[in-house]
Formats: sequence, structure tokens, C-alpha cells
Amino acid sequence: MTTQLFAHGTRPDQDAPALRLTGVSKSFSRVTAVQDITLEIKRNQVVGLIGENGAGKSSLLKILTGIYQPDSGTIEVLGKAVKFRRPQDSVAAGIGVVHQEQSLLTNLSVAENIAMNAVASKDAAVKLGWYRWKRLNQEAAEVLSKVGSTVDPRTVVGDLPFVDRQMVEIARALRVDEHTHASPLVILDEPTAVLERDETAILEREIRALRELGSVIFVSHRLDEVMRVCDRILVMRQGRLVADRATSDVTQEELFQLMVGHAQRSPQRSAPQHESETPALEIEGLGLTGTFRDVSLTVHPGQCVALVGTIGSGREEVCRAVFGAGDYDTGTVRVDGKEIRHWRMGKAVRSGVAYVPAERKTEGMVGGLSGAENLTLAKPGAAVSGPLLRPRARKRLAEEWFETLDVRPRDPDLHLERFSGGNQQKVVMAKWLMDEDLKVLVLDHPLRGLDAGAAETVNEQIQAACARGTAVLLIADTIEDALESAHVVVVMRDGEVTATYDLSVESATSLDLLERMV
Ligand SMILES: Nc1ncnc2c1ncn2[C@@H]1O[C@H](COP(=O)(O)OP(=O)(O)OP(=O)(O)O)[C@@H](O)[C@H]1O
Repeated sequence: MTTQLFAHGTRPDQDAPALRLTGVSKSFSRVTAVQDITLEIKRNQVVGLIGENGAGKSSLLKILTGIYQPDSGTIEVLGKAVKFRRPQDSVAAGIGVVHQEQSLLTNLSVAENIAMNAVASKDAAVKLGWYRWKRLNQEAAEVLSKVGSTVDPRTVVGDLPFVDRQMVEIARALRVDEHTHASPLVILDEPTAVLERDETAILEREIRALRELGSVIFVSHRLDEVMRVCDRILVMRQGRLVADRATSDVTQEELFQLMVGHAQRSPQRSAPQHESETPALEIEGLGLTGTFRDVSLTVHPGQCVALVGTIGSGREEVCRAVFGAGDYDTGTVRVDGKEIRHWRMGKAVRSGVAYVPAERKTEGMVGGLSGAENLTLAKPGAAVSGPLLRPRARKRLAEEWFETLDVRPRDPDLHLERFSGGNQQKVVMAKWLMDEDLKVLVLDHPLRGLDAGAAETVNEQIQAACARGTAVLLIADTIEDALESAHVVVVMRDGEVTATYDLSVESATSLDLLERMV
């Protein structure tokens, strides 16, 4: 059993790199996801791993965490050759991982969650299913203090802000060092994707500090963040490692070019073209007990209105209420001047309102259907003639959109669950962007998980929808994104609107918005 990886007196080589891959490849039936990767991760370094959607980052991480077995190549951890047949083997070798989606059980305490990775030993805090509470909390406090967290181990995870939850996840991942008694390697797969700006800054600081404890592979789509956090940056493209640079030797523009193959275009916010008297969407005095109150805003055809606020500000819930995916108990919502009552999602779609949720995997797509089927799920458009489906027309439509949004692989017949996260997201977005008659488009974090090049394309498509006269209500990933792409920014705090900036007549800085958010 590989839990004994470094046992029997074979201590890890103290001078060897934390990780060495040589010629590692992995293919699926139609795609080579990872191709001949050779790299070294030194100890006590934070190394960034970046690449376009579908470049192969997740597949490589899955090889390192024992989920996929490589077709060829070798892996060495601290100088010793290893073979990971299952995830426990990778844990036993000292590799911990924090996945994109938070994996803590929110109804358990911090200490209980941390104990779930505990190593069985004769005096472990959890024995035969029995908790030794004092020891459990004490051990958790020790692990947390290693990563600079002062969270009380007795706190129920559900009561913690997201940034603290991420620190608990990292602390838990770090416990792999108890297996090897050597420098651990922690993989952080987009740990900041769900965080807001101020929380991201805290987490970035803590990640930089992790190099004192071991090595880190940090995956992120935000190039500025990668530049701030990492000592070195690895760039993947179409399954291959195309660059391995010291952060000090590379610029953000070069990274973009290495990843995507062309220089970054400067973002443009077009002037709203279709401002008519009748707003496409009008929200007046909207409230839901305990969640948001007295929210009013208008979005004219062709206008993009961004809602900014921290987690808990109520902006997600307002967006859900507009689409009928969530409730409100006071106020009114008007679409195209008509008040909508007993709004449910089906009616919203029929009335020309679309919503792209942040939780695309659970709410936005059907993994067991093909890319083409997902695309035409809501609005079959040209793919139907009367009651009849026209499979060839559907495929043609899908092919066009796969081209426009550069969905990879270009195979609309493939089940959507087989695509990489970012490419799934492009399909979910395309489902609505292809609808030319759309009146209102509600987008909750549309760029989350998209690589910088794809984000640029999706931004252009959002601008194109505005230019066609669609009204866009947007929850942007960052304040900067909101200021860049919206015509109007509405700030929310604790369920209320605290400020509205019409950027066509006044300017606002990130600081102005932050002051009204927190
Ligand atoms: N289980 C699988 N079956 C078939 N193809 C797969 C499977 N897993 C990954 N792929 C393919 O391998 C390629 C690399 O995907 P991977 O998920 O590693 O990309 P990624 O760089 O993590 O992208 P993203 O940033 O979008 O998550 C993609 O073309 C994907 O469709």
C-alpha cells in the first residue's frame, strides 16, 4: 500500500525538488489533454499554473492527485518515483489539494472538518468514530495557526465568511505533511474564484506565506493575481507546457500572449444605443424579508447595469428574483413596461428574460446532453421547424457558436460533461447570447472560470448583445470589471442599494464603490 511511501527508512531526499514530472501524457478517446509534460517544482516555491480553458490544467492536476493515471511518463516526489493509483496514494506522498468548489461540510465545526483528513494514529483525536473533543479542537487550532488563521475551531463552517473557509480548506490540505514528515505540496485550484476583492487580498497574502511550509501549485485565471502571488509561472497550451518563467522575468501582457496566442485587445464600453423611454427592466421597491429591501433600479434596452457588493449584500438574490428563480415579497418588477406577477422561470424565458447563474454546473447545464442539445435547450430557434426538431440545423447553429466562442474541442455532439469547466461555461453563455430577441439578460459572474482570452470574447459578446438592444443586468467578478463594462453601477450593502453611478455623466473609482460596499 502506498501509504507507506516514505516508510521503511527511505526518507525523502532533502535536496530533491518537491515534484518532478518527466514526459507525462494523458489522452482521452478524441483529445490529448496532457502532452509530454516535463517540469520541476522546487521546494518552498509558489508556482502558478495558467492556460486557456481546455489547455489541460485540470487533467494535469488530476494526474497529480491520483484521479487519472497517466498513459506515459514518470512522477517523482521529493526525489522518489511514485505511481498514484488512487487519490489516497497522492495524499500519502504529501500532496494536498484545495478544489475549485468548496468541499467543507457546512453543518460541521471547523475542527471536525479538519479532522476528516487526519492521519490514524494511536492518539489521534478521532478514534473508531469517537471524537476526543479537546484534542480535536487543539489539533485544529495548531494546524490553523500554521497558516496564520485565528478562526475558532469550534465555529460551525456555515457561519464563516468564504475567505476563512478557504483558509480552513488550505489548513486541511496541509495536513498531508503528517504522512511524510516532509515538505508538503499543496495544489490550490482557483481558490480565489468565489472571493470578493478584499477577501482575495487576504488570501493572496496567506498563499505567499505558504512557501515557508512547503510548495504550492496555484491555478488561477486572473493573471494579475498570479503575478502577485507566484515565484514562477507555468503556461499550458493545448496540453503542452509552453513556458516556464520566473515571475520577475515576465509581464502580464506576455503571459496573455503565451496563453492565447495574440495580444490583449483593450476593452471598450460602447455607448448605449437603444435608450428608449420604456425601460426593458424596472425594479421598484423590491424586498424579501431578511435578504434585501427597497431595491430599485432600471435597465434600458442596450444598457448594461452592474450590481456590486460583497457576498451577503443581496445582489445575487435580487438577480434570481428578476428571473423567477428566487422570491420577493414586496415591490414590483416590470419587463418592457408590463408588471410581471407570479413570475416563474418558464414565463421569464418566454418573455425574453434570460439568466446565467454562477453555479452553472448545477443550474445552468445538463451534463448528460451534448453541447448542441444544451445550446438549443431554452430557445431552439432555427433548430426547430414547427414541432419538429431539425438536427442538422441544430448542429450547424452549434458549430457557428462553437467557432464564435472558441469552444474546445469543436465537437457539439460530445456530452457537455466531457468539456473542461471553462468550455462548459462558454456553451451555457452561448445558449442565451445566440438569442437575438432577448430583452433582458441577467448574468451572475459570467467570467468566472474563463481564461483571459475567453473572458475577452464573452465580454465582446455581452457588448454585442447590448448593441442589439438587450438590457444587461450584471454581477461582475471584480469592481474593475464592473467599471469597465457597465454603463451604470449600482452598489449594494446588507440588502440595500447604497449608491447608483451613471458612468455616462459621472466617474467613479474602485475606492468610491468599495466605500459604499463595506
Ligand atoms: N474525462 C474526460 N473525457 C474526455 N475528455 C476530457 C476528459 N477530461 C478532460 N477532457 C478534455 O481534455 C482537455 C483538457 O481539459 P482540462 O479540463 O484539463 O482543461 P483545463 O485547462 O482545466 O480547462 P478549464 O480552465 O476550462 O477548466 C479538454 O479538451 C477536455 O475536453
